[in-house]
Amino acid sequence: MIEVTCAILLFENKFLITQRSAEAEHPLSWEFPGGKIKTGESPEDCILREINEELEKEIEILEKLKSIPFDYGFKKIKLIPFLCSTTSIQLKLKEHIQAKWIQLEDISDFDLLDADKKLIQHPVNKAILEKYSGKQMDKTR
Ligand SMILES: Nc1nc2c([nH]c(=O)n2[C@H]2C[C@H](O)[C@@H](COP(=O)(O)OP(=O)(O)OP(=O)(O)O)O2)c(=O)[nH]1
Repeated sequence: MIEVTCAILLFENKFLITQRSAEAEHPLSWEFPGGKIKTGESPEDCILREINEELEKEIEILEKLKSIPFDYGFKKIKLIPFLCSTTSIQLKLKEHIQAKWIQLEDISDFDLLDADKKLIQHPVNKAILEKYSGKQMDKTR
């Protein structure tokens, strides 16, 4: 089981999603930025390091969300999500090909990785995300 952290990064009621490159595993899928935990690293250190490496951003952890085990068939991961805040929308794309700040209600417009879909649908995570965004996740329009 591969342990992977990801950041659900919040700025003014919008969340950041990033698109994986055409050469990456799961090419062109959207995800919450993050990456694999290194040996001896805490999940918290991992997410701060990954966001710095991938987006050249400093972030603050607000809450650890419920972890999600997911089996892609060819590999199993444990996705460890953190709700995080930041003080600006600025970022540099070091690995991803695109980033978007989106409303929670629009997330179904994107081809999100399956583990991430499960993560945002987890009732505990869903309630926390809806509380922070002030919006319902399911589209009513
Ligand atoms: N970063 C990230 N990976 C995710 C998410 N959801 C999900 O299933 N994954 C999967 C995709 C990858 O198989 C794995 C993470 O791999 P990665 O390539 O992003 O990790 P990394 O940055 O440490 O990369 P590397 O050292 O292998 O180059 O977890 C997510 O929201 N964010």
